[in-house]
Amino acid sequence: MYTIKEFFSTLQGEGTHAGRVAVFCRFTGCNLWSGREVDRENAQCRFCDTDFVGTDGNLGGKYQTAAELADIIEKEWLSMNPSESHRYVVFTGGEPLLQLDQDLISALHQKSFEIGVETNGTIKPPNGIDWLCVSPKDGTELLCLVADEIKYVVPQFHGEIDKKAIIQRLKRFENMNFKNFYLQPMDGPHRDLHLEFAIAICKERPKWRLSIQQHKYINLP
Ligand SMILES: C[S@@+](CC[C@H](N)C(=O)[O-])C[C@H]1O[C@@H](n2cnc3c(N)ncnc32)[C@H](O)[C@@H]1O
Ligand SMILES: Nc1nc2[nH]cc(C(=O)O)c2c(=O)[nH]1
Ligand code: SF4
Ligand SMILES: [Mg+2]
Repeated sequence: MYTIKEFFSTLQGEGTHAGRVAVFCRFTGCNLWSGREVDRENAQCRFCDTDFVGTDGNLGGKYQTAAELADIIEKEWLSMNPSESHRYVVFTGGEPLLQLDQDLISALHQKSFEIGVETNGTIKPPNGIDWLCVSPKDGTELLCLVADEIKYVVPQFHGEIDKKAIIQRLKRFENMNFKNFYLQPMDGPHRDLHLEFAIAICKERPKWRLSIQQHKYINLP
């Protein structure tokens, strides 16, 4: 069974595929935060910008089979664009690797979808993902050591202005097997400050490129 918060179609706003049309499937639940505000300050991940609790979003619910989910994703794609090609689905959450399995990957591949995944990197991914984005969270154990992109959020709490310490942390990732390296400014009340901070680090460590969450600037979901 799969528990889904919502489906929506939009442009991917982050990372290498920013600007690309995609159907997003957001799974309910995460292993690093309950999603409840009262638990945020003691969670392993405290800066989350997403509501992934429950099943109350567009077409959210509990689904028994991968085929049902694949049908919804295909319908969502066709409602936006009847074209047969360049089909793209992004599984996110919450933490998608708590639920994404081989059945669901096969069902989407059978419908000619490329499959993107956004993960916090603490769970080993199944085979067959076409684009894996790992976004490590400080203080957690990283188990996804190979990925198409790493997207590290900076800073991970407001007021963490020790650039040297952050760069030290980045150096560890630089030696890992990622194809693309991104810094994403932490959104929240101090987003613009964090944007400047991320740009400053990119200037010092040119291996890293800036990923702004462009959907938020153009009012897309
Ligand atoms: C909501 S998470 C869901 C997928 C997965 N749990 C993860 O953390 O990668 C999707 C992406 O948004 C990023 N993100 C979450 N909160 C953010 C914030 N306040 N500012 C910038 N990026 C954020 C995450 O780091 C991740 O790359
Ligand atoms: N447009 C858009 N792009 C995104 N890329 C990653 C997202 C996420 O929440 O995982 C996201 C999202 O929520 N919206
Ligand atoms: S790991 Fe991802 S979904 Fe979970 S709380 Fe952090 S950003 Fe949100
Ligand atoms: Mg988002």
